[in-house]
Amino acid sequence: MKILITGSKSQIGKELSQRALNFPDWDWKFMSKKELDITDESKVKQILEEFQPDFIINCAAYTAVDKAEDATEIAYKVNSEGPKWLSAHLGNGFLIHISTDFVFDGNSPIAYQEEDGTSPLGVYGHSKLKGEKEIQDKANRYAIIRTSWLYGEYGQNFLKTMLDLSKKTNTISVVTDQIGTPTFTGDLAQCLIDIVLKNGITNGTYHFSNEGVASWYDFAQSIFEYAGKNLELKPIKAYEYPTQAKRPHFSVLDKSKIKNELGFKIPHWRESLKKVVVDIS
Ligand SMILES: NC(=O)C1=CN([C@@H]2O[C@H](COP(=O)(O)OP(=O)(O)OC[C@H]3O[C@@H](n4cnc5c(N)ncnc54)[C@H](OP(=O)(O)O)[C@@H]3O)[C@@H](O)[C@H]2O)C=CC1
Ligand SMILES: Cc1cn([C@H]2C[C@H](O)[C@@H](COP(=O)(O)OP(=O)(O)O[C@H]3O[C@@H](C)C(=O)[C@@H](O)[C@H]3O)O2)c(=O)[nH]c1=O
Repeated sequence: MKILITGSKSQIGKELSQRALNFPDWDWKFMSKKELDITDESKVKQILEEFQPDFIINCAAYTAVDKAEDATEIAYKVNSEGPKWLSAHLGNGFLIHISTDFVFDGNSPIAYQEEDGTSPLGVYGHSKLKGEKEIQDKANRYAIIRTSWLYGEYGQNFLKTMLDLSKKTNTISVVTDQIGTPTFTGDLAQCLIDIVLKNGITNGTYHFSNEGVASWYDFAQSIFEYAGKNLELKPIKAYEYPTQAKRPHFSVLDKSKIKNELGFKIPHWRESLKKVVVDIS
């Protein structure tokens, strides 16, 4: 089995590189942005012709939600054009692509299903949605895995930001009116590997996050509880924490489709968070 990981220095790429150790018989190729810029069509074509992967797990993305509002060109290049080149040159290999809850506007009263209408609020979400469409148009075999609020041991994420802030201040304000589900990169990595183990799944879009529902405030509160940090956590509304990009007020994902396809149980977000916080503290 030949597996190419693009954007290998991402949170999820690093998590996959740990899990790759459990599959020493597979031929893993981890490529960072320096080694493979997915916006460079001729390089993508060359690497795919040489390596002939059975699977690509595309972890490369422009993920700076606020900066994307100004850096429109690069956000679209990485999040839309990159997936287009991977799809166009993969032949009969299987593309596993990661997308986001930010393709939704947050107006749904219930958890989002895969076929629900999309309406991103910002450039990041728009560019990721365009990437999904490129894949649907051009890839022969693919799964688009939409996930949300990724955190883990590697890279930068909300967990790390909260722990860093707690070293500098005794009072932290966090929004209560954005509701979603934190997702541990280790659980997502396991889901991606399960897809490879099944030799691919039915072409389409799937939702994956941990189980449960949280606001960013709930997420922060649990982080500090599990880390044994005693500080003042102030609940605020999103308008009191102005950001360049608008974020959905609600982006809980319904995971029935992937659970049926893969037949697995997904841990509750608190269960995974507790383990991660204990591991990194
Ligand atoms: N983070 C989150 O909360 C969520 C993320 N997702 C999606 O999950 C995926 C992985 O996210 P995450 O692990 O957080 O990613 P990170 O932000 O941790 O990493 C993204 C990686 O992509 C690399 N990259 C940027 N541009 C290119 C390029 N042109 N060619 C190749 N590599 C490039 C970056 O390199 P460099 O750092 O050198 O620029 C970086 O290593 C993305 O598709 C993201 O949209 C979905 C939902 C939530
Ligand atoms: C740091 C901080 C953030 N917040 C708020 C701002 C925002 O509404 C929310 C999350 O902030 P962040 O900037 O850490 O996370 P953000 O970049 O919005 O996270 C998103 O990233 C992209 C890539 C995705 O795909 C999404 O699923 C989601 O994970 O928390 C506070 O209320 N207080 C704080 O001290």
